Amino acid sequence: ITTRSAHSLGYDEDERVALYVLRNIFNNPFLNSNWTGIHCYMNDPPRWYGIQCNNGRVTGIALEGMGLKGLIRFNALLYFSELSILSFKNNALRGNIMNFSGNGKLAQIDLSGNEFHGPISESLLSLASLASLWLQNNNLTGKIPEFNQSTLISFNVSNNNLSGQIPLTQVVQSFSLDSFSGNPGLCGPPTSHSCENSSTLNSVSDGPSSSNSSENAHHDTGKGKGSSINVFLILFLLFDVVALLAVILLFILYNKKVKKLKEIMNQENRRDEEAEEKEERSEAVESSRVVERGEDRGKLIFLENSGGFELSHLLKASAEGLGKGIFGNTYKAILDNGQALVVKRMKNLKPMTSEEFTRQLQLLTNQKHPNLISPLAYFFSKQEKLLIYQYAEKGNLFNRIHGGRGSKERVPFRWNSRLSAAQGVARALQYLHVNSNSRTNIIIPHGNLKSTNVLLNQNDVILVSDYGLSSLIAHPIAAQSMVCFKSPECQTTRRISSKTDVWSYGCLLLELLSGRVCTHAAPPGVKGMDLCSWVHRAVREEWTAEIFDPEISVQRSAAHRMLQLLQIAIRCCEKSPDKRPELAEIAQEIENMKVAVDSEDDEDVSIDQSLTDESFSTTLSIAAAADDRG
Ligand SMILES: Nc1ncnc2c1ncn2[C@@H]1O[C@H](COP(=O)(O)OP(=O)(O)OP(=O)(O)O)[C@@H](O)[C@H]1O
Repeated sequence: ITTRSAHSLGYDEDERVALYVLRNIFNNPFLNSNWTGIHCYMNDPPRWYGIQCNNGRVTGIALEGMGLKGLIRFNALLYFSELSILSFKNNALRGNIMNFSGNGKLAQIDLSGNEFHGPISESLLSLASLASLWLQNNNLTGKIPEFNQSTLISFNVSNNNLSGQIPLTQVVQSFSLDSFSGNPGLCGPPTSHSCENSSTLNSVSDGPSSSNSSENAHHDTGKGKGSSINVFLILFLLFDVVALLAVILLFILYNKKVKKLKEIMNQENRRDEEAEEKEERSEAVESSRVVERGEDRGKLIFLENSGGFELSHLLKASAEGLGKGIFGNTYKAILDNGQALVVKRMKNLKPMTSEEFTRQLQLLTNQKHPNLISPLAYFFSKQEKLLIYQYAEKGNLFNRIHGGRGSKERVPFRWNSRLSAAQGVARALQYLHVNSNSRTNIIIPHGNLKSTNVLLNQNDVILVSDYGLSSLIAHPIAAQSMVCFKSPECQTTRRISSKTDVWSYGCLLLELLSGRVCTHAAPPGVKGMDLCSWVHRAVREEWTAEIFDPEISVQRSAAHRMLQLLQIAIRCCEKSPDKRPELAEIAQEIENMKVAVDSEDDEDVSIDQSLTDESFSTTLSIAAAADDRG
């Protein structure tokens, strides 16, 4: 097939040949049988395992833990100019780190847990979008290149044989010691080893003292020589002043340039977002036309008693965008009969057959609990994968906590309602962890618990959504976007469990108690904070009264319960998963609190009697002492 005819078919022949070269190197039976035919057509989902595509171009190669062996050639990836995700994590691949100069869009590289050797390729410095670079557990040698891309937020070169000074660039220095550990030859900050070859530095710092000693010597030899030293000193000072002025000037120029660059980047980002939105919209229209014309032979499969709608109704429904999540865009569709549904267009999926997809969804829809919202139906075809849910009329918990603050429209979200939300979520998670599969013993962690995935229906019933979807999503995307992968244990082991959900639940409780946005769960464009670290600091530094959202801290009678819930949240946030409580235990504690709270006056609001640091510390220490005794 020529490059031109491949183009007319909607894929890139050079990329396909480059993938075949990789396949021959790996010589892996599964890939040998799976990587055949065309890897991806224009607008179609990828057909080869581990390959992600967009518009017929390869955008991701993720082959993790497959026992792949072989010598990767230096220029193996040069043809993939659209590549943004590369992961060969945990295989046994050899060779030098590749030349990435042809992969300008690469954002995530994970080559950890292989046998790569030689230096870290300087071509990585040219990757302007590089966000994560994981090279740990290889045999790399030489110096760490001077990374200074501001995009780089995750970096690990631990357990190699790297040596020399760790670059002093702001970006490299922003990573903790863990990112460099296990390289005995590395020196300089953040390690505690000073660099051997600091002799130049010493000689520079020796300068003034040696000039001092010569100055002393000159003092002894008479006045003439003393005045030449004065001239020398004046020249020296003048030189310093000029140098300082030059530095200030450069700094001003640099700042101006950075500001301009930022403006250009913002404009570019806005343009990209608009283009992406436009593309999504036209794609959605085109794909619904294809489905309508019957060219795409998928069908709507009902998992629940749907309320009697058909695919044709859905295609005719008016749609309104609700937002964009990990899987892609989510729409609210209103059928002709007025029924409101939510349609999720699933992208970024793992390559899987219709049967695998169905199996996974069946597993999820078998979970029946009043606080869980499971899909009503799904649509699976070559071109389109949709999940259809009932619409939760009162939106999500994120908007209930943070929406409309400071405006007249804001309806205060009081303590009793917040505790009900905490209770609903705890019940749903407990069900997933304990009851869901008592027959098969399979635990389904939620994996992506955050306030936008907690919904409220017309009657304010809590509905936890998007659970268990980590099994459907391509791993690199999951690792980048799902809440569970932000937990402390996932930073090191990248393994999730029910205790990872407990950590996410702790973050959610802190969001409920503080009214602050949690960074791990913030929707795009919203800034948040690491609430677990923040709350520990608050307790340590005794400005604890500030933890509580003023909307609830004025509720005098609830103070004690708020502290109880805060304690639960702090236990859930423990760094070590083993120290976190089980969800069943948490759910029971919250059940007990709720029984007590329901008998209290919810609207007992009194500013004078609000929580103070003093009352907080006293109650907290009493509660801690009670815990210790228990
Ligand atoms: N069944 C539903 N009823 C009402 N709103 C919903 C429903 N499902 C999702 N939403 C809302 O639609 C928006 C987009 O949802 P989506 O699940 O695509 O992304 P997300 O929840 O923000 O992120 P993620 O994909 O990580 O879960 C969110 O604000 C979410 O709360």
